[in-house]
Amino acid sequence: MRGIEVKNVSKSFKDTQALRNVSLTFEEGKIYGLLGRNGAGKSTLLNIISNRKYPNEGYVSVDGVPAAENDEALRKMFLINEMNLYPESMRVRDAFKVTKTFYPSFDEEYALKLSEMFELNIKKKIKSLSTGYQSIFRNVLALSVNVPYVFFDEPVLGLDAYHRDLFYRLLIEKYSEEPFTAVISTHLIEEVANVIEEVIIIKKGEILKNQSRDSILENSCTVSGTISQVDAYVSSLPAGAEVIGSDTIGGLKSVYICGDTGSRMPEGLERSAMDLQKLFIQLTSM
Ligand SMILES: Nc1ncnc2c1ncn2[C@@H]1O[C@H](COP(=O)(O)OP(=O)(O)OP(=O)(O)O)[C@@H](O)[C@H]1O
Repeated sequence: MRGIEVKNVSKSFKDTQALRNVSLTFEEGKIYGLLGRNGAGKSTLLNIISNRKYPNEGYVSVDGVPAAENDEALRKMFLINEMNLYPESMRVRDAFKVTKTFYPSFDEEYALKLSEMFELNIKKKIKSLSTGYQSIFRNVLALSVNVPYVFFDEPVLGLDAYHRDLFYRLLIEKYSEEPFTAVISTHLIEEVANVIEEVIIIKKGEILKNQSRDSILENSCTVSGTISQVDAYVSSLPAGAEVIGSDTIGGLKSVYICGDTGSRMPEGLERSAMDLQKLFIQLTSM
């Protein structure tokens, strides 16, 4: 089987259960958004996938091979996150060379080109880079490494709007030239909504949604009207529709619905599309 399979993974830290029986598949050549509130378990999941942390239960396999026991499987993956794997006194230019020794597919020339585009000073020591440039450094590595599975944990942390836009553009350009699996864990959902194809929403260590962005959005809506009209509509919804939240302002009410509401829309009620950020907030609010 191609792709990364996460099977029944659980992880606890003392009295905190960070992941509960998580099962997921990351298919080849797709861009995933891993979305969850602070402390939801995103980083723990990515660290377990890339073998930097060990699960209490469950396993991860890469293209059918258990990742934990196999260097070849591990080298098909690259994770960028705040854990800096390079000696802090190392210069950016030297870090590129070191990466090349671990990942022969790393394209140094491309990394140098990206450094110029981001104005990353390759002569600087990694520890002397600003927060934003630490992220840029990691993104340059991840975009140049050319392995099948790349995990970006908060890739735009500290980046200004120009650099965030540049990062997303380069990611899409790279992906269009040669598709790879990119998993982006982020809080900035509005920005990433147009980049990702698949959405994974994690809440308190459990997977709430794992679906394509388009099908999630097609199957969710907002319905607004007077409180009594909306309440009557909600009580007549078919079993496949789930109200995931509501807002009331004055005498008006909006409900947020996932699933099939059927085609009936009573007069006086307004139905509109829900965006990914709104859906995320409603699903993860409690
Ligand atoms: N080394 C650790 N020791 C103790 N608890 C930990 C450790 N690492 C993670 N946790 C806990 O596990 C839970 C999940 O943390 P994790 O960092 O995976 O969340 P996250 O979704 O990446 O959060 P954020 O978006 O805030 O970075 C949290 O409650 C966190 O406090």
